[in-house]
Amino acid sequence: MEPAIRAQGLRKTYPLSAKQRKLERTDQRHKTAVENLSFEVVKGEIYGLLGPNGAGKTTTLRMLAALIKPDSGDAWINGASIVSDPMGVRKTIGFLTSELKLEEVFSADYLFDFFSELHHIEPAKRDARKKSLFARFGIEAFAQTKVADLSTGMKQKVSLAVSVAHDPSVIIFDEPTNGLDVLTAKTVTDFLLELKGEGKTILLSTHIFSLVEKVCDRAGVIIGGRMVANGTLDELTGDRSLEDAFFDMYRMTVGDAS
Ligand SMILES: Nc1ncnc2c1ncn2[C@@H]1O[C@H](COP(=O)(O)OP(=O)(O)OP(=O)(O)O)[C@@H](O)[C@H]1O
Repeated sequence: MEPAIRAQGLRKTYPLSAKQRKLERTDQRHKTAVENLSFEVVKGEIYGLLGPNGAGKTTTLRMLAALIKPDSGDAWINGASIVSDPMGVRKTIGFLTSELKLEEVFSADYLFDFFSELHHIEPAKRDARKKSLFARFGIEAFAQTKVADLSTGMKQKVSLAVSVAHDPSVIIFDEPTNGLDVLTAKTVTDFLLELKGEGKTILLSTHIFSLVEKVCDRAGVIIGGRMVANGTLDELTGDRSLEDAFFDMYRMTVGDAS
């Protein structure tokens, strides 16, 4: 069976400005954010990309969501190539990040309709989906409130609802619980498990071990832009905790963490 996500040899470099070269204490004109990254996500599973800050997680997810192009390599989401069919990729995925970027002057109701229209969802289907998602997240009472006037938790719930307005079969989620209070973080993790229950495929990035342990079927450890391990949690950890296994991998890849 074709995996829902297949990444093959992804590579991405960024040009470094003089200021960035100084900050990074390097003479190199380019920073390699992701190097020769390959992995697969099976239909219906939750796969976690686990890595420290700057490991290349966001860059990887942005390539897979067809927001930026790889320098080389390719990836296929439900068979659509991120290089040759980015529109096909965008149709089939929902992309979400905990860095909220909802337009603050609009209401949840307006934003949901706007994104549904972008995805050519018929009004009757849109309204039924909006009703169920707004009920799921307790958004109904705030549906007409400007985003600017919502609490951080409610903003995140609106982001969640809007990002799955088109009922995507693959959901790509960058740092789903970063910066959220414990209650909102729980809403997010519960929702991820619900989506999995509906047969959706989920790829998330995180640096939080407990999130991987709680929701992921398999995970890939990414350090310095490279995949250093990939497998089920048992395969990754053996008889250690995920945290201990990660620090062993970190030590072997870059040396002592402290
Ligand atoms: N636009 C850019 N220009 C230059 N370097 C960049 C750019 N974006 C990211 N980088 C660098 O590429 C590397 C990978 O960054 P990326 O954001 O993908 O990592 P990450 O694992 O998501 O980390 P974080 O959790 O800190 O966001 C980092 O060293 C980062 O500084």
